[in-house]
Amino acid sequence: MYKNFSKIFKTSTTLRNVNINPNFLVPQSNIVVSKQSTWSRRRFYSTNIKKKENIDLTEFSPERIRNFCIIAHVDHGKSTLADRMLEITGVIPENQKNEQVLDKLQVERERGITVKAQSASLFYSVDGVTYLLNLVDTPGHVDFSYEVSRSLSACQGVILLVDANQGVQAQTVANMYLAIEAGLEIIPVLNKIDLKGANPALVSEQIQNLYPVSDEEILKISAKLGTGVSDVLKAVVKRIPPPPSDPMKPLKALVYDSWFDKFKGIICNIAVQDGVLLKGEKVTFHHAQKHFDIQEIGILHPEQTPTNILLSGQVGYVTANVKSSTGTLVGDTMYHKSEPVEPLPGFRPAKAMVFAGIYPIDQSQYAKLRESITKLTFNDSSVTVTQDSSAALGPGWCIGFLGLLHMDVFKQRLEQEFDANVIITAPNIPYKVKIFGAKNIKQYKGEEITILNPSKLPVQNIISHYYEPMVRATLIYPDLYIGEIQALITERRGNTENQTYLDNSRVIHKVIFPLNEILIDFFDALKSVTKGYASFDYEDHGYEETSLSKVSFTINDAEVEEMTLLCHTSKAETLCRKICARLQEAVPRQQFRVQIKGQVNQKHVCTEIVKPFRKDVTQKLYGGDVTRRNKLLAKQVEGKKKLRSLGNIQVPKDVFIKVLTQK
Ligand SMILES: Nc1nc2c(ncn2[C@@H]2O[C@H](COP(=O)(O)OP(=O)(O)OP(=O)(O)O)[C@@H](O)[C@H]2O)c(=O)[nH]1
Repeated sequence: MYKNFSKIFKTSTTLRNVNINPNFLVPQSNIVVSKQSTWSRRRFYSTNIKKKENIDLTEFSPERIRNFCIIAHVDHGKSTLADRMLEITGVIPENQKNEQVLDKLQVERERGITVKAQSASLFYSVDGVTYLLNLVDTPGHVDFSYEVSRSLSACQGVILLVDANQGVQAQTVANMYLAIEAGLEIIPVLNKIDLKGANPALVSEQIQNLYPVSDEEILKISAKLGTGVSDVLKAVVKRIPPPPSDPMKPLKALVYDSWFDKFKGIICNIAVQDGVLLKGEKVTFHHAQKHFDIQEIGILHPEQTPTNILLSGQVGYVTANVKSSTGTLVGDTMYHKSEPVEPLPGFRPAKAMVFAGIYPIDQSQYAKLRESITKLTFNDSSVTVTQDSSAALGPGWCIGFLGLLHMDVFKQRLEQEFDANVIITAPNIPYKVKIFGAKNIKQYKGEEITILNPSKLPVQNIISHYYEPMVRATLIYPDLYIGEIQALITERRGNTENQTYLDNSRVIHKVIFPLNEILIDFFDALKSVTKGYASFDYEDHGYEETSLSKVSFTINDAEVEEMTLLCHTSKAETLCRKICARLQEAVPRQQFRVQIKGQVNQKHVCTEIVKPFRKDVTQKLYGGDVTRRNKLLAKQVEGKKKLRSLGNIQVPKDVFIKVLTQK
């Protein structure tokens, strides 16, 4: 509770210009509510959402705030647990069929996965004291791990949710280490104990092998049925520390997420570390060096609910009429314009694992697509965007993603949320090459260059070394399959780094792989050799020297730049033949013969033919002179020649992706 409010507000230099609801300045006397009043409080907040009345945040000093994330492997029940928490705290009615309420995006609903971390503020009473809980539901898939690591920065603790049927999986381990690195309190929770196959004792043992925690400290719940969820909320209050915030210090807030709203401009999610922020105040974003007036400020409950104020330790949103041209704000520090402070560390930039070109189908849509990509990147700060151009597709962008699912979701969001119609080229990974005597070759500033687009590989006789990106993968599987997994690792050029047991039958295996070998179909191969009992996660592991070959294709003698790729020399010829055959299936039949050729390092390897349609140009003739018929056929041949010379091949827009990512 803020006892000396007037003192705090005196530190807020711009306060005098702001018209504040006087209630904010008067700390309420009924902060400690009796147990009996919990229910009515819940009702109060539940009706509050509908009416969007003011919520008095001045009641909640840091000791009464808990900021936490739910982290887990894919499908272990994070969003379901979030639903139950929203119900118990009265944010959503209990009697409705609530399913993954925080998965708000169309793509999330359609795919049944979380791709975007979502925050929600809840009010919950324990022992007669009401707490403000800020919950972040995070994605489980490795391609969205940047969402997890950013969300952790706004929290002091995590709920590590583990499916009591499946046990600890690769992303459980990866996310747990993220939380340990961030120094957060971990509350392990076993979910799905209602399932017949659940084995809480074994899974509890697996967790204890990873992290020093006693069995009593591991909670056992069913998020689906609601069993034990109140205990989780109580544990959040009791075990997660309050934010280490100081209301007396000048304002310092971390922007940990953002999105674009067509009416309000950019909306930022902020975690206020120190000080107090009020509606109408002038703020500066440290790195962007931009100044704005706060227009709206509030909490996500889970919808935007204006509160006119956010105090130290609290998490909420602000709008300030920030235009899309401002550039990214995620990771930036916000402070009062008149009181600059040392910025917070921000975030390590996301490291793109794959790159693909994105082009408008119709070049007249270029400016609109540029705007859409910019707006989407406010909500997905893990992509890297650079301008690019292709001979066939015109100007576009080369975009870096964290994986293929991320790439697919980004494209789907562009289409669904921005009505964009795009061509996306095949994904490439960032190789590096070293150039002979690079200092003498003007266009190369350094001697090592990164190749994001294989068609732009320098001529090979000036390349002295090739390097490929590596990953450290974590595989978790029953020891029954050790032999099959070893064979798969060898086939994919992997090297075992470490292999231990998670319990008495499950192996946790660390392997260094070339990224190229695991990017496309590795997980499917893994699932197939282990009958679905394996899980897999990976992280960046730098570069290693390798031997690469360039595989390229021509269609009717015109090079298809978008299909050019680099791969390990030992696999180049087989891959070239495979892709050439897939191309033959993917290119629709034309009115003329289409010849597809595959080359490795410019040497011809294979040819495939797509047979032409033969349109019956003589159909309309009923008998008559044979010379008339021949004349029509000759005219058809001439027409076809013209088309062929133009290389005029119409291919479906997703042909590049289909051909190169097919299993
Ligand atoms: N039987 C049972 N099923 C559950 C329980 N909790 C979640 N589920 C089911 O598990 C599936 C995945 O649940 P989600 O809540 O979407 O899992 P998630 O971890 O949020 O998934 P991602 O965000 O995509 O990683 C859904 O079909 C849920 O209904 C539980 O306690 N018991």
